[in-house]
Amino acid sequence: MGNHEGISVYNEIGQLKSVLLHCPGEEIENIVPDYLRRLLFDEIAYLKQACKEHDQFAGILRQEGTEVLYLTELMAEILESQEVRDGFLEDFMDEGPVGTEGIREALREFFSTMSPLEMVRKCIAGVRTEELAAIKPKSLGDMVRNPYPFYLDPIPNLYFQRDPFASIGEGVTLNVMHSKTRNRETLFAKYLFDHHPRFQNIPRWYNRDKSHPIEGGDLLVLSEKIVAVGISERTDAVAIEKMAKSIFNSNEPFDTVLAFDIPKTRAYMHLDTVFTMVDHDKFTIYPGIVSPLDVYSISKGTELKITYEASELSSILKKYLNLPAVDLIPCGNGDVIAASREQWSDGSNTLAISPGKVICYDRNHVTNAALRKHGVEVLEFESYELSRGRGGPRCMSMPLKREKL
Ligand SMILES: NC(=O)NCCC[C@H](N)C(=O)O
Repeated sequence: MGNHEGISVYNEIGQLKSVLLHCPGEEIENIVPDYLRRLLFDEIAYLKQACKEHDQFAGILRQEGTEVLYLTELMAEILESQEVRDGFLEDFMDEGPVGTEGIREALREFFSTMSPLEMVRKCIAGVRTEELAAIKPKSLGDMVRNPYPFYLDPIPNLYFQRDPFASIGEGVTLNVMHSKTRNRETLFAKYLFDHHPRFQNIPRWYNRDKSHPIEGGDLLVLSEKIVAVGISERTDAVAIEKMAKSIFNSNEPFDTVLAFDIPKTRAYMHLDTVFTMVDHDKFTIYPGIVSPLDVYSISKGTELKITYEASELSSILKKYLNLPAVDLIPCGNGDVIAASREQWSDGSNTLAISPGKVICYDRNHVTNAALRKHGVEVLEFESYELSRGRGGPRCMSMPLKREKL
């Protein structure tokens, strides 16, 4: 396997060799106030500025020697095959869902003249009813008046590439998303791992045909043996156990899953919004989740051995990561108001480039200063618009390759 093919992620902080991103596109301009909540946005972002900020993010990654891949370009490569393209469109319309044959016919026609890249971008952007010429009605559904402005909804959360699938070891979880509005995102990941030459025979620790949700923001690969996962608003205990069994039944070295039972609220939607790893023995933490924090260890064995970890977080991390000490760096640097404000704009959601070197939003200046005070190098970029989607640098990136430690 070439040095850039496949998946290899055995930690959160090893030199980041290859990462998958999606730069926000026209889907952001298809967000309207009526559907803001359902589309999981707290405000409507300004696309031009959001793209500028995302390009800054990609620029820092490249500067640090990371190979930056874009989902749209990888998808366009596989849609060069007419068979794959046709299959993708049918699946995409099934899951839209697009219920009537008249509209499906019109959409096939609409996409048929596009290049693969244009088609991928348009699928993500959404298709407004006004964009399709007259529908040749084939059913009652084609005839009744429908005020809803889209035949295919926009998929505005796709720039949070952390969530639809997750790299663990040399495999991935192909996720089931908690919300309907994000579930089609995992169809792109399915096609990527079914058809792209870079990702042949990648083991799947979870599959999107399951029923219980698990999202990538809840998964942290703390070491070659330990995976941390949030029991959160987005990920449930049944999915965690299924994933653990898959990984433990493989040849991967992982032998423990640490499940953190975090508050089920939008602000803390994933574990990585309140807890990320920044160095061998350093973590950011949002103080609001620390006590009480229930943590369960799920250990490999003929039967899963599930234990309630009675001690507090730093002891649990020292125990499972074999560390003499750990440094939990508080979001907001001990200031309760700054912590709450900066957690809301993803102050805890750092992306490590290498041990002790992370990328953060510049707006979280109190937390960034705390990280620096604790010896962490912080690379910053602007976020006036990207953070309106409620995600940070770690949310917007899925590592494909990291150096082992
Ligand atoms: N890992 C993450 O925390 N991802 C952020 C996802 C934000 C998106 N608007 C959502 O609500 O799912």
